[in-house]
Amino acid sequence: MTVLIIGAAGQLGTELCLRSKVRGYDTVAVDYNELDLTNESSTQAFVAQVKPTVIINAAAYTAVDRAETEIASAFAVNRDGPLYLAKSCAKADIPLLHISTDYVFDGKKPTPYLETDTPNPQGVYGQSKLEGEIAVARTLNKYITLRTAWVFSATGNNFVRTILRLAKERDELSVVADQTGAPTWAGDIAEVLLEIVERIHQSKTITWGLYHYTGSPAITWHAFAETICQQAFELGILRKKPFIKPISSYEYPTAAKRPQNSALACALIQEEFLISQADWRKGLEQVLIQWKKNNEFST
Ligand SMILES: NC(=O)C1=CN([C@@H]2O[C@H](COP(=O)(O)OP(=O)(O)OC[C@H]3O[C@@H](n4cnc5c(N)ncnc54)[C@H](OP(=O)(O)O)[C@@H]3O)[C@@H](O)[C@H]2O)C=CC1
Ligand SMILES: Cc1cn([C@H]2C[C@H](O)[C@@H](COP(=O)(O)OP(=O)(O)O[C@H]3O[C@@H](C)C(=O)[C@@H](O)[C@H]3O)O2)c(=O)[nH]c1=O
Ligand SMILES: [Mg+2]
Repeated sequence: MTVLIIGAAGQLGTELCLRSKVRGYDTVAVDYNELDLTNESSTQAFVAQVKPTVIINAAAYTAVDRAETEIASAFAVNRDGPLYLAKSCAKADIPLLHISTDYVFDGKKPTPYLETDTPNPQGVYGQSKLEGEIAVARTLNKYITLRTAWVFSATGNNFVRTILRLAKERDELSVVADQTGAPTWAGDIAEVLLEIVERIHQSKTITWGLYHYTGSPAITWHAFAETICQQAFELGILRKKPFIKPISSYEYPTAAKRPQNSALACALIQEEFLISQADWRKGLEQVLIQWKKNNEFST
């Protein structure tokens, strides 16, 4: 069983490598330095050389606002890269586990989005990720595309890290309270993907296709910031909690428009794989404890 992890140095990639090795799989982990996904011939050659049992694509262009101007880069990594991987998988007759985002939706639906709901991305990042989903689905039969959202982990840049940095610097923060979604710990996504890998390993029947998976419960970015500061305060990472002012998206202009409600319904993955949503507050606590241990954010 050889698991090939692409984008291994990212938030999800890091958690995947750790857990794949713990589970005893032969794990080949590469990031940008070893393999540029946007190069078709080197991607095809690399897959042919490694001969993996399954590929997990955790690589992506994830800078949502920068994507509005770096359009070609976003599409190269988020659309073309997955296409090249899907072609390689088709040739080798192996499955691809791919990751997508809640930002494929416009956010106008008042209730959680189903896999069958029509996407309508509001920005370049969401559009490029949607086109990546489509490329994979068109090229390959044996694929899982897992849409997730609001990912955080102890490594890399994410909302949790940004809020803690700001909370250290200021007494007052302003955070949008009119965008709802579901934070998801990268460790939980990695577990979900490796559950699917285990099924592949055991040659169990798999219903391939598109699935939603996020942490629970859904909240606003404002409420997420409140929880981050509260937990960090309780763990002694913050000496005092800042005042977090709830604002509207209008008061926080960004290059890319974000969806208003991007909560994802996760019943299908529960039905097909018996996978339940994890409480992201537990994942958050693990991340904060790790940062405390490493003396990050200490002043
Ligand atoms: N972050 C989030 O909030 C969310 C993420 N997702 C999706 O989840 C997946 C994982 O995201 P996350 O772990 O946060 O992403 P990160 O940005 O943390 O990691 C992505 C990794 O991909 C690498 N990469 C970029 N371009 C290439 C390339 N051309 N070839 C090879 N590797 C490349 C990056 O390298 P480098 O840093 O050097 O560019 C980075 O190590 C992605 O598909 C993302 O779209 C979905 C919902 C929310
Ligand atoms: C830092 C900050 C952000 N915000 C707002 C801006 C934005 O609307 C929202 C989230 O901010 P960020 O830019 O950190 O998050 P963003 O980059 O939009 O996060 C997204 O990343 C991509 C990769 C995904 O796939 C999505 O699921 C989602 O996680 O919070 C504030 O209102 N105040 C603040 O101080
Ligand atoms: Mg971001």
